[in-house]
Amino acid sequence: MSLASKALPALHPIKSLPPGFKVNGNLTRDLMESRGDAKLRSSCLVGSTSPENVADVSEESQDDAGGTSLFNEDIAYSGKAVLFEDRTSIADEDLESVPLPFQTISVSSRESRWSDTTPSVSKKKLQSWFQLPNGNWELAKLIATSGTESVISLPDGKVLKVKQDSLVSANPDILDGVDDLMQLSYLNEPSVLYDLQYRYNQNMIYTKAGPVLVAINPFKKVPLYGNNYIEAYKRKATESPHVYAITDRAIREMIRVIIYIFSGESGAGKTETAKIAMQYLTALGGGSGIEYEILKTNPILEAFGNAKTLRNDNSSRFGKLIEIHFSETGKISGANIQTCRFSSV
Ligand SMILES: Nc1ncnc2c1ncn2[C@@H]1O[C@H](COP(=O)(O)OP(=O)(O)OP(=O)(O)O)[C@@H](O)[C@H]1O
Repeated sequence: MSLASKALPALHPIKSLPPGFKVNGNLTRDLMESRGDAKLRSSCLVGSTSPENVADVSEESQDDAGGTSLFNEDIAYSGKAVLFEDRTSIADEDLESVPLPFQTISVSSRESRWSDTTPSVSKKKLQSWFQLPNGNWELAKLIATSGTESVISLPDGKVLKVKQDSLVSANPDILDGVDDLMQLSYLNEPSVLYDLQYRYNQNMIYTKAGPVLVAINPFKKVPLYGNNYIEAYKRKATESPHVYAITDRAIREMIRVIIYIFSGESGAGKTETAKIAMQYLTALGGGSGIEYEILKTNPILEAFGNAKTLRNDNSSRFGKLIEIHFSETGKISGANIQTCRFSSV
């Protein structure tokens, strides 16, 4: 199935890192070089210091004598392909019960889902990512493998014979929509794109990549901001990845200096994300009134320094280094904003 068309099951965060957890590749490079859905290319990284006609593959159906190798029970975390159980699509579930981005999943539900992975070979199929000539990734089902070649079936029913090394490991369904990319057993381009898209389709535009926050520009209003959310993150009522969460952690742990680095291509959402972080900082450290003055500098600076470009209607034409000073009691006492010009357009 393609990244764009995969049905959306409800979110199933995982309990903990699976045994044999490993990381392959370079996230930043993968994200930057990714070629998935166009919207997924608009990602902003924030850091702070602080299936049809597919034959079921079962052990019984494989024939060693015929040169077809078998996939063993441990392959999910150790091999090229993974075993998975049939997933329930969102269409099969009660839409009302789909969790909001804000909700957390109880440990018991996570555990029962986790224990569902108990081997049941007859129910399992094999799948890997396969990149089509047009760059799209498809979740291919493995029918057979022999030597360096595999026979795969694509969601549109096509059956192809491909080189085994052209297949990219897919993660088990249990890892669908994890809120930290580091939890993926296989950290590769299609798996990262799939996770980000899975979450994005449920308005969860923020995903952690270890200490880094990945923000997908929604290009629309998403119900993730405002006083209720600020309050919830202040009270630690949710652990969903968010600029508020990373800001909250930074401000509580600092508490001397917080440095945010917003990186991403033009139009990725750096400026907006920085403003959201400032909104949280001012909500936490407000009281003197100066916080409103700091926030009001944004439209003034943008009026002088932003311009419409092909990529962004409100593109910053200068860089900003914003210092917000806090008193010992944790209240905002002042700010200093330095601007610098970009050397190239
Ligand atoms: N969190 C968000 N929610 C809704 N819309 C957003 C969000 N982030 C960005 N956008 C939309 O994307 C547009 C571009 O974002 P922004 O100006 O922050 O990009 P940028 O990375 O700073 O670009 P540049 O480098 O060109 O200045 C915004 O004007 C806004 O319409």
